[in-house]
Amino acid sequence: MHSTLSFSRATTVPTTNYAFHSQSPINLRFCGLRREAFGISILTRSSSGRVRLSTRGRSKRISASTGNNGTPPKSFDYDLIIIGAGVGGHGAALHAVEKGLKTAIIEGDVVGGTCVNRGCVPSKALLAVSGRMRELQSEHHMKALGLQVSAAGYDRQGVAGHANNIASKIRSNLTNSMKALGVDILTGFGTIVGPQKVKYGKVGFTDNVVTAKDIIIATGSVPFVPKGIEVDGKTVITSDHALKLEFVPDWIAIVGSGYIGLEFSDVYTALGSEITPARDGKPVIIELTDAKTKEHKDTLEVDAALIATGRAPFTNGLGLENINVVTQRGFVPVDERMRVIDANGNLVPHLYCIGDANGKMMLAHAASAQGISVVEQVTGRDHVLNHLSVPAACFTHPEISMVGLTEPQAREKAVKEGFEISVAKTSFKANTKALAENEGEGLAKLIYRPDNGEILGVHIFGLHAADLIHEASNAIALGTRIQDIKFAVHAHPTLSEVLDELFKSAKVKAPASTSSPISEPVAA
Ligand SMILES: Cc1cc2nc3c(=O)[nH]c(=O)nc-3n(C[C@H](O)[C@H](O)[C@H](O)COP(=O)(O)OP(=O)(O)OC[C@H]3O[C@@H](n4cnc5c(N)ncnc54)[C@H](O)[C@@H]3O)c2cc1C
Ligand SMILES: NC(=O)c1ccc[n+]([C@@H]2O[C@H](COP(=O)([O-])OP(=O)(O)OC[C@H]3O[C@@H](n4cnc5c(N)ncnc54)[C@H](O)[C@@H]3O)[C@@H](O)[C@H]2O)c1
Repeated sequence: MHSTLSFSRATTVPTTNYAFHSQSPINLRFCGLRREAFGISILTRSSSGRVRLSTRGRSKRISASTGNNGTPPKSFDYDLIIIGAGVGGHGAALHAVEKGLKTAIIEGDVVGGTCVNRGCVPSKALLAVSGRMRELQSEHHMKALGLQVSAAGYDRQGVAGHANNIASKIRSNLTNSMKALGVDILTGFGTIVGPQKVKYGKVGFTDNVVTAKDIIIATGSVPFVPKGIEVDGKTVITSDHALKLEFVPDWIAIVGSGYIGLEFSDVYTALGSEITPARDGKPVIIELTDAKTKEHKDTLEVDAALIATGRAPFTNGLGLENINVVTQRGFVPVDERMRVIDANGNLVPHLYCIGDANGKMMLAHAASAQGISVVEQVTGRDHVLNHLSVPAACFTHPEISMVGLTEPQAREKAVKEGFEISVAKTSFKANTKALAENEGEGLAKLIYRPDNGEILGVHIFGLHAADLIHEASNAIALGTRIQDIKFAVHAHPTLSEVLDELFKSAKVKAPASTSSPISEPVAA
């Protein structure tokens, strides 16, 4: 039986062998991941169609209001109730307990949410396998290291089991950590029934009502499937199905070349799939249409299609209408402190939304950091998370990581605010550790202000880029300037010297600060 997919948007299909090409910056940009920063493009059939799931700009002035959605309770069962026990909810819960808050977390499915059960954790387990397969299959690479491997193979069930086991293990770690700290885990679907009041329970059965001084919505997201595509879980799948690795199709089309598209093309190509072009007579037919002209471009016939076209917030049934909150394309509107904004533009007292459900930055660590930021606020310390200091990484081979602005974004900001920017680049080619690993392909790029040494953005493409980015993200978070960080000492030989060289190569006019935390204070 044929499933027919029709796309009104251009389909972005990573090519066989997952080719990256250096060329001039292009306009393919997706949530958090910025390929144009490197001038890297993914070969596409058409690059004109794209979807951005992001929060909208809000210019309305925000003021606190009590609203008229019922009477707030006079005393509370909890200091804090979190709806959703994903990584965002978990991070908030642990920090709340540390701050002495009586905390409950409501979970309608399994603890760990997307990241642990259907996201970061199982996908990174699959990518760990694909990385090794890729290495073992590369005769050239093995030869360069003087190694001989007769044949690299894998057992599909074994690989799937590895991903599943690690998800179960981390799920129980998360559950145990919350239980051990005294977080009440309340099982059932949570709905806000009024200010500071939530009911939870199995849908259609008796509801329990609990109250809290503050409530955090952390209900996450689900795969977004464009209209006209029917997901059957077998031939047309989302990441939820793909992570189970129930089969490795010979020919698969991956629709969308964002994080999921890239990471799964790495997995499937390493495990032997062909990622388009497809042969004839296959069960899934994909019509490729130019997003602008609607002109038919091509027809693909493949064994399977992975729909990786973004994620939609999961906010249905949350009862937001009971507190006069209207979602925007499903996302809960929040201000920079994650405080929920009602339909009139006023803040809903004591209500916050973190993680994928607010759409600010759909990453696990961003969800958790937002949760921690909210707990800081409700326990008396004002805190605004600087999202420009939150790193992001795509765990392909090689990895891609980034923090802060892209070069085009930095240039736009520079024009608006009237300052100059400079760009420095270093390569992995001269790095001893990278060469020892025979992994010299890679580069790092720094976008900065030459006048005061402010780091505006760092982008890395190469071995362990996801780990290397943290020196830059910590520097941005702490406000450390290049003229100071360039004196920090890095162990030799390590990949971290790529960043050392990057900072040292920047030409900053401002002198190093005399109170730099990196230098020993000199007695007067
Ligand atoms: C394939 C894949 C790979 C990914 N890899 C990475 C990665 O490597 N790094 C990274 O940073 N991010 C990654 N992400 C993104 C990451 O998973 C999400 O950003 C993160 O899970 C968001 O956390 P959250 O707490 O907001 O929501 P979720 O993790 O989605 O958790 C929400 C929880 O709320 C529960 N819930 C929802 N509604 C209710 C309700 N009304 N009542 C009770 N419970 C409710 C859900 O059951 C769920 O458990 C990946 C995502 C996918 C799909
Ligand atoms: N390593 C990580 O941190 C990681 C890994 C996986 C997922 N995630 C998170 O999960 C979220 C979802 O990932 P994703 O890759 O699905 O989304 P994404 O937003 O990163 O990419 C979706 C891509 O699909 C394209 N697209 C949308 N509709 C299309 C259509 N009809 N035809 C062709 N292309 C279309 C978009 O242009 C975009 O490039 C991301 O926002 C990311 O934050 C993170």
